[in-house]
Amino acid sequence: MYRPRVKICCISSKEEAKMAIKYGASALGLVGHMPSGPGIIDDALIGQIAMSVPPPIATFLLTSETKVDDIIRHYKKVNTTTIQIVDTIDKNDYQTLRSELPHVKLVQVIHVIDDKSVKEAIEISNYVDAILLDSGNPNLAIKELGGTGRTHNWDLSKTIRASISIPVFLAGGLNKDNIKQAIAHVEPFGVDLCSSVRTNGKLDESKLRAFFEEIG
Ligand SMILES: O=C(O)c1ccccc1N[C@@H]1O[C@H](COP(=O)(O)O)[C@@H](O)[C@H]1O
Repeated sequence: MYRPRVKICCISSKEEAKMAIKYGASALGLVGHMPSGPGIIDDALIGQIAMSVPPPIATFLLTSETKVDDIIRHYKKVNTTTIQIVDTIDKNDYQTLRSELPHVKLVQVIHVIDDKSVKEAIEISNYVDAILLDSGNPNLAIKELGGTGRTHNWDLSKTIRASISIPVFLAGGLNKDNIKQAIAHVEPFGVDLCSSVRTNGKLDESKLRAFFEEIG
């Protein structure tokens, strides 16, 4: 089995960043203000952690902003390599982000719910550098935009991965017990996880080690 890239999300300190890199993470997720979720930290800390991370490790700012000016403002406080947009934005705004932040990679989250998610992913793949397939429900009164610890319908994720030509990250409830099955089924470019490698909100070295041992 091939080994996809691994993104460890919800990094909350420079020490956690170092630990995730030591075990083999290619990318780190830094969660900005969200309506819900376990991984939120403040922007000043995101900036400090991002600055401490050496190349070629990527740093992803997770932003829930939906207006292009607010996304740019958020980004400029933290200076990550990548912006992970976790909510829906206007299609025209991708072009604005490209011209205002030409050196920054754009990743759009698609919450995999039903066939409409497939259509949405295919369309948005024309505007961004990668698609990240996660569990969640942006239609709830308090939006659930990720960090759920739940898996979703991997058949839909597999269809999306096979239908688009840009890299696809798979997220949502991935852990050492289901990761091999997830990779074999969806064949993503990368996998992304938060809850399963934490204990009481902190990155747990033994869980992280066990995950990387399993993935190989
Ligand atoms: O973790 C959060 O707080 C969060 C909040 C809002 C959007 C995304 C969030 N995290 C992302 O969710 C995926 C999946 O998490 P899990 O493994 O199911 O717990 C995680 O990789 C982050 O990218």
